[in-house]
This record gives sequence, structure tokens and C-alpha cells, in this order.
Amino acid sequence: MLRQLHSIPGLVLGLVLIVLSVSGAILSIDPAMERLDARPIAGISVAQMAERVVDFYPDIERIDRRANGVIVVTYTGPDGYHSDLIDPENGYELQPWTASPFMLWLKGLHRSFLLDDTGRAVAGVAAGGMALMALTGLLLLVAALGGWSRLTRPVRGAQTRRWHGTAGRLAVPMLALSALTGAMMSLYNFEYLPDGSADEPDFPFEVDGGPALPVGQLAALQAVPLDDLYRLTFPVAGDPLDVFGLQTNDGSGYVDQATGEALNWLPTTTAQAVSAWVVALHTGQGIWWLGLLLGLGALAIPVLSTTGTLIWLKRRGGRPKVAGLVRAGEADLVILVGSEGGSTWGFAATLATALIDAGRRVHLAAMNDLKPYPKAQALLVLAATYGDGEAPGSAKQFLTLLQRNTGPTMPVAVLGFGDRMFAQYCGYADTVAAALQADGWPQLLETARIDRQSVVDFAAWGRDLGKALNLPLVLDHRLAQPDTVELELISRQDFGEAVKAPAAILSFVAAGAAKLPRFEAGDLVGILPEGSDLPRYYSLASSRRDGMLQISVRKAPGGLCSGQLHALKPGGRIRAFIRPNPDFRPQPHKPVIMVAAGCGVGPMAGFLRGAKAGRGMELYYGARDPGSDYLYETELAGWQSDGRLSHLVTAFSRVEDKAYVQDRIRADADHLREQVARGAQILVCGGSPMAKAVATEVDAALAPLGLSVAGLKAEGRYLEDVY
Ligand SMILES: Cc1cc2nc3c(=O)[nH]c(=O)nc-3n(C[C@H](O)[C@H](O)[C@H](O)COP(=O)(O)O)c2cc1C
Repeated sequence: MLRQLHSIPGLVLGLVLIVLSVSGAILSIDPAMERLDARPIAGISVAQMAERVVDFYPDIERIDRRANGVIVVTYTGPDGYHSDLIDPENGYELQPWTASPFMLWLKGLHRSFLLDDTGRAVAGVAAGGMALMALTGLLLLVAALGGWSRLTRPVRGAQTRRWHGTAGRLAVPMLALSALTGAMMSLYNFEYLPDGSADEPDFPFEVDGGPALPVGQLAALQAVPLDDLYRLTFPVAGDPLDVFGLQTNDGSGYVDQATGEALNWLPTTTAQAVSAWVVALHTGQGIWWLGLLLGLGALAIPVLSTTGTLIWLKRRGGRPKVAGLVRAGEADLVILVGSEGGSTWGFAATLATALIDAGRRVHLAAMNDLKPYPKAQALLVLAATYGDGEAPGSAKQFLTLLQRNTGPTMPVAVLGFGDRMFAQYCGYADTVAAALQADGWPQLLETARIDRQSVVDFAAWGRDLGKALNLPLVLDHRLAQPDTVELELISRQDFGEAVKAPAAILSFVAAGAAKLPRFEAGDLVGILPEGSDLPRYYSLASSRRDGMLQISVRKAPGGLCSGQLHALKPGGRIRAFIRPNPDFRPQPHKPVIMVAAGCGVGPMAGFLRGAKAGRGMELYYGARDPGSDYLYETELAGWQSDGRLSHLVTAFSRVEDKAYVQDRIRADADHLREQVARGAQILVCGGSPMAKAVATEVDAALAPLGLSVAGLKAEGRYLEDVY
């Protein structure tokens, strides 16, 4: 619901908001420019000011003190009204006061799209929509980051998501202010809210009528400091019954030109004071620095609109379409999906279709969309696992939402999707099942696991579910095949034979006339080995800019894919596709400590190849024997001498003075602490036991700082790519 309230106004009003924001940003410069023209002068009264001006302007109509402090005199010339900016020090003209036609046009565009009332109404609705988006966006961000106290933490995920969250967070106070005040100005304009313009003093028909006093001697004008003036209107020359009109910050009324007395004075009403503040807070008139901040905030809108639309398209694109789904409130069965790569959505769609065919009312959503399900009889959670037993993208907020959920509990079945090769096999599904149980959700079925997208395991689980729900359920799932490209091996370097850990660095280019797809170091390449529909993933040791796709592959005993890759000769071809892994990237500008063992050095080599010299990249690298499986030895030496790698520490486990990478971290604890205190990020890549041992040492090293691996993880400063 919150997400819909955020994205629907964004999609509908996107272009309108871009026009409003760009025009608003340019207009926001106006108060600051005007402020530069102001010649502030302290301690003079309106009477003194008027006295200085009348000598130069015998046909004066009025004096305005504009919000930014400039004094403008309007007078009648032979061809109508003219205005001059004057120097309050002496009443001299500084320059003619004319609005630029471009700024007038821009104001018209901003207020009404140059379309009168229809345009004004659209601008008003857009302002209301923007206020709603600022509020819902803030709430979504709080939920994504895990609470208000974490609101300043870095936003994680794909680049579009990071830009959207970061720009939104920086701009939200200014956008909310612009939107609320803009919406109120629209309500004033259509008279749905009183702005006090009708609260005017009565014109005085009874005046002294005697000879006029010099303007400098009028007591009511002497009593008003110039800084409080809004407008002084002069009486028609030679008409003894006419009066001065006086508008100040405190009120408005008239002044008798013969006695200098204030007549029919009306203090500023609450409606007038509020509407003046609303205008000032929207335009920055009188608060030039706020105007500039509002303008900067407005510039975030084109960024937010574009990234928001891309996020929306990606979200829709990743999910299969299922006919006959119902809303959350109507469903008797709810399926929630935790997926990152999208394959679990495919399984969920097969399940939803089979349940709908069996006559059930099914709701299908991401685990991040958990909400109360008033009519549901069972909840089915299909959750993949990433990292080291962690949540996939569409489930990152699930546990937080579960804590807050106030809806009824119901029998639940959790089905984990994972890969037996990982130490935390279906670890996240286990975490979810335990959390649901602790929260009082009864089990419909024992938690089951699907290894490497096995359609056979899935069909078996479907039979169990059918029995539990008393339905004839047949789950016949066909795996969707990703779009692959053909890659050709151009070179290989082999290592580790002597220490019984064969590893190879393989470099590919696109086969034939094709081009390499887009990828960054640390992304994953999915390779489809012959004889299997199931891709195997490897971390990329290069980016497309390097002109090749490189991976380092350890030969797993009996491994189908690694066996085929190790047998590949230059010129040999494979089919592959890219899986972005935007959460595993070095942070810009701050030091980066990389920890890797074995083939885990691959993505680190990719990061180093793309780094600038002096960037503060450090590497702790563990292997077996420097004479056999020291991957990237020559390259690392080169990057050290050209300054890309500032600190290299190696550990070898099959030599006399044997050591593991975690031993080096322990010995280097002081240095590590120092770097983390300077904002360093830690990236770990390699096998799960190594990652665990490293985390233990990092925890010990950081304890004196009151920091921990868990804390750094939450800030995106401790990243793992573990297998
Ligand atoms: C980078 C990466 C990390 C993974 N980590 C784990 C893990 O720790 N435990 C596990 O059981 N499966 C792990 N997997 C396997 C996925 O959970 C499994 O392939 C799942 O079917 C993917 O579902 P999805 O395509 O819907 O995201 C990992 C896969 C990748 C690509």
C-alpha cells in the first residue's frame, strides 16, 4: 500500500513535477539576486524615506519595500507607470526596475503551465502528490534501512536504488516544504483556504481636509521603521480628501495627509500572517538562503523521477504475470516470495497458477510486502538464500515487518531455495521459519528445501502441500532459461596442480562478431554447463572496460561446470549470462581492505585493475604455496609498484612457516583498527570457513573501537562474497 502510494503519483505526475522542479529551481535564484541589489539601511522611518524620495519623484504613486530589502518607487510618466530601484540612503535612482520577460514566462510556467486555472489546478494536484511522495518515500526508506535510528546509513542495492534513496533522503525536507506550501498556495488561489486578502481596512470618508503636511512630518509614518514597510501609496496630488495607504508587517490602514494621524488601522490578521509565511517558505522571498536550498532540493526531482521509474520497471520486469490473483484482503491463500535473481518468482507463479486452478483465492507478493491478511487460511513463503545465509533483495525487510505485523497469524509453510554447496544451505529460509514460529504462526508443513532449483523436489513439496490443504496439487515447473551470450576463451593460466588445488584464471571475449554484455568486477557470470539447465555462478575478475571477461575457477572434485571450464582450451566456447551483484563493490573515496583466499582473489583483482593509483586499496591474500597457487602474483606486484595497491599481505598454508589469512589479520589488528576508524570498508571473498574465521578476527580487532562486523555490515562497510 505504502509503495503504491509512493509510486503511482510518481508515475502519473513525473513529467509535470520535472517541469515544476526545473522552473522552480531557476526561480529560486531570484530572491538571492534581488538581495544582492538591496542596500540595507538601519534606523530610518517610512516618513524619512518618503521625504528623500518625493523631491526626485513629484509624480510618485507608491513606495514598496520588497521582501528581500530593495526599495522600489513607482511613478506616473508620460506613457504610464514606471518603477525604479532606489538607494534608501539618499532617494537616488539606482536603476529602472523591470522584470525580465524570461522570468515572467517562467513564473507563468511554474504557476499554471501557461494555462490559467486548469494549469493552476494541475500544479496544485502535483504539489499535493509530491507531499504524499515525500512522506511515503521517507517511510519506505525507514523501513528499508531498518528503523528511524538508521536513517543516515548508506542505502544498499542496485545503483538506481542507491541514487533514488540517497537523493530522496537529502532532498526530502526541502521537497516536503515546497510541496506543502505549494499545495496551500493552490488552495488559497482557488479560495478553499482564506489567505486574508479580504481582510482590508475600510476607506476613511471622514478626513481633516486641511492643507497637507510635508510627508516627513506625518506622525503615523514617523512611527513605522522602514524595515517594517510593505507598501506606502500616495494620495492623488491636489485632492485634500484623499489619504495615504499604508501596509506594514503589523497591519494596514490609512494616514490623514493633513494631521498625520493613522485612520481605520487594521492589525494583520492570522490568515494574512500565515499566508505571508507560506509564500515566503515556498518562494524564498525574504529568506534568500532558504530559496537557494529549496532550488537545490527541487533539482533532485528529475533524478528521483528517472531512478524511480527505472526501479518500478525493474520490479515489474522481474515478476511473472499470473492471471486470477486477488488482493491481500481477499485472499484465502497468500504466497510470499524472497528472490534476488528472479527464479523463485517462476516457482511461485507455477504454485499460484496451480492453486488458482484448484479454486483457491490466491495473493502473490514479495516478502517485503508483508501485511495483515484478514481472510487468509494459510501463508506459503518461498525464500532463496544469499550471502552467508542472508536475505535476498525482495525479502530484506521481511523480519522487521514481521515484528510490526498486527494481523492474524495462520498456518505457514516455508520453502527454502538454495544450493547445497553453500555452508548456509537455505539458511535464510531457516531464519524465517524460526522467526515465524517464535511469533506464534503454526506450521502447516515442515520447512522444506529445494536444492539448485530442482523441479523434482518442488513437485514433491507440491504433493505434501496438496495433502495439507486437501487439494489435488500438481506442480509441474519448467525452468526459464536466461538469455545467454556465447563466450570464447582467449587465454588461460593454470595454478595449484602441485598442491592439489587446481585453479585457473580464464579470460573470455564475445564469440564471433558479438559484443560483451555490460558487467562490473564483482558481478556474477552464470555459466550453463553442458548437460545441465542449471547455471553455476562465478564472481567476475574484470569489468567490460577491460575488454575481456575474466574469472578464476577452482576445480571442484567431480564438479560438472568447473570440470568443463578446466578442460576448455583457447578457442573453446561456453554459454553465459551476467547477474549484477551491486551490493559487492568497493566504496569510492575511502580506504578499502580486501580479504581473499584462493580463487576469491578474482573480484579483488578486478577492483584493483580498475582502481586509481593512491586510492588506498589493501589486500590480505591467502593461498597454499607461493610456488604453485599464487594467483595474480605478477599483476599484484605491478599494481603495488604503480600505487593501485598500497598494502599487500600474503599468507601461505602449505609452507614451513604456515599461516592463514586470518592469522595475518590478527597480527595486523592495530593497522586494521586505524583504517576502519578512518572509514575503511572491508570486502571478503572466498570459502565460508575462511570468511567466518576472518569475521572473528575482525570483531576482536574492532572491539576497542566499540565496532563489530555486524555493525559494519549494517552500514554496508563489511561485504562478503562467500561460497
Ligand atoms: C551470490 C550467491 C550467493 C548464494 N548464497 C547462498 C547461500 O548462502 N545458501 C544457499 O543455500 N544458497 C545460496 N545461493 C543459491 C541461491 O539461493 C539459489 O540459486 C536460489 O535458487 C536463487 O533464487 P533466486 O533466483 O530467486 O534469487 C547463492 C547464490 C548466489 C548467486
